[in-house]
Amino acid sequence: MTSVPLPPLSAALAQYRPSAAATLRFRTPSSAPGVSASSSTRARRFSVIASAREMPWPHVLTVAGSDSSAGAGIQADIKACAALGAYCSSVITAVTAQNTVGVQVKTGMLPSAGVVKVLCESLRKFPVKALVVDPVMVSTSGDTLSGPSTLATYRDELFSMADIVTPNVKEASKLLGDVSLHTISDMCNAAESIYKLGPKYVLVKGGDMPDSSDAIDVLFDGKEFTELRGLRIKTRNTHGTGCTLASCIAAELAKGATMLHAVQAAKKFVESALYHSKDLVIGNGPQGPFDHHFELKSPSYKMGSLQKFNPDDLFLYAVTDSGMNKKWGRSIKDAVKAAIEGGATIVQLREKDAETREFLEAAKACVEICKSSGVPLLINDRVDVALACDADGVHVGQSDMPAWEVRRLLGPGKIIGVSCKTPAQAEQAWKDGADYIGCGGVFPTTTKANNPTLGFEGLRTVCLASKLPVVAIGGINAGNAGSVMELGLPNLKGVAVVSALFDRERVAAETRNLRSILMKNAYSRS
Ligand SMILES: Cc1ncc(COP(=O)(O)OP(=O)(O)O)c(N)n1
Ligand SMILES: Cc1nc(C(=O)O)sc1CCOP(=O)(O)O
Ligand SMILES: [Mg+2]
Repeated sequence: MTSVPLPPLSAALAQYRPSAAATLRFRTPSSAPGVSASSSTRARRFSVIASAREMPWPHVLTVAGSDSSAGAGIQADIKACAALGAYCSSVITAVTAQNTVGVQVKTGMLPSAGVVKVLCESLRKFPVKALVVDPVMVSTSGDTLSGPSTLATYRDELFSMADIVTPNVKEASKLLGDVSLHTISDMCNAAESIYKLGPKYVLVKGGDMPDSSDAIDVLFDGKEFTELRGLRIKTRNTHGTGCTLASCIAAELAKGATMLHAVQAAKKFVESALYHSKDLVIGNGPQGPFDHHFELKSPSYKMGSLQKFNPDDLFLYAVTDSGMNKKWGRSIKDAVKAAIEGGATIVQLREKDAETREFLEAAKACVEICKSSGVPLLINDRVDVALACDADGVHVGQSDMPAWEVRRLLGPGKIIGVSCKTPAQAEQAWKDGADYIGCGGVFPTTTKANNPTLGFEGLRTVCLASKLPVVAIGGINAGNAGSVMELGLPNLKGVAVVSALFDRERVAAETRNLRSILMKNAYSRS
């Protein structure tokens, strides 16, 4: 057991308003089943529950011991409060060493060189599958958290054991003797210098870099630099972003992700959490915490799905064409209604000739229809129209607005599709934060002028290289859709079709027929 001084309770209570009622609740400790508790858990543990009636967010202060296995103690208190929708801050009265089996390690603030040394010794004795070192030396608020001897021990002993080290620019600067870091190129140089201290990967986080509309981080693996762009969310609630990012990386590695994927997923989580917490009011200071459990409040979670985008929705993708619908004397709205009636699983409005006002009106009507049917609606090319009608997302091609810019404008909750014809484009789409790839033309088409035909081989190459789900497009109809899906590519989720649905008299019947062909194929493969 390591004992730590009890921080003054008054400091923790300072964020409560004088009118807040505080209750002291004394409890004796209990051991979680299957956890062998050290003698320290026999220490008395007590919680202070302060219900702050005038604060906009329910807030509990727990005063208790830490349980390293996180089943009980302060960790359980925090999880319980979060599950019930209350914010929980903490005062740690005792640190216990408790144990379950299985080790993924993420380090946070290590307050002295001695602690870092003890950690290194333990890691040498008990090697872990993945070690994420967040060198917590300078907080997001700018406060220095560890002195020169700790810094030296980090550099000389801990870094060489790490799979990844995740300094922010201030920490990277400190680690390298206060070098100044102002540009992406400075961040790359810093990542390279820290890499020489021994970790397998270095992530220099640029969230604190001024004058940038994006939050750009640099990941270095010893050979290649990868720039990871994220949205810069305007909010005061950035307290804990570094710890959360590192924990998310550790969690993703524990789930078996590659490092690049783990970092990408972690960035996405933090970005989404900040976005959903941007107006949260907790405490009166300049920097507030954010809500890690934002997904619990989203309508899609309440409907039983945590995902804003389900790749299976790409199964039968109906893409409209105003010329074709005019030719057959129907409105965009009627065309969309019929496609949904026939079983389309996602719809894109691709109205190349429509005037903006007319397009927006039609798009608003289609949003209503799609919402009531639970079918996502995307807008082709026009981010402005998608924003104005609150569509579910946008599809862009290689000569449209770049996907990362679309993501910046739409936020993390919307669906973004990108047309890709090569593995390099597919890789870029993933880095830019797209949700799916449209790949074609699989067959020749007259719907899109001068569209190169990739054939099955081109489609296969893109699918194999893509980390994202793919929908095939170009010349697909009831006669050949089966052969596309028979390629059996795991991330090929469906087909996108224009003329085979909309250059026909009976849209619902054509959609139904295509759907039954796709279903037969799906059943025969399962
Ligand atoms: C699902 C899907 N895939 C590809 C495209 C083509 O997009 P783009 O290359 O931008 O060409 P236009 O459709 O804008 O002519 C798409 N629209 N949908
Ligand atoms: C819009 C579009 N994009 C393509 C691509 O290859 O990216 S092919 C295409 C047109 C698809 O229309 P149809 O189903 O009528 O062939
Ligand atoms: Mg386009």
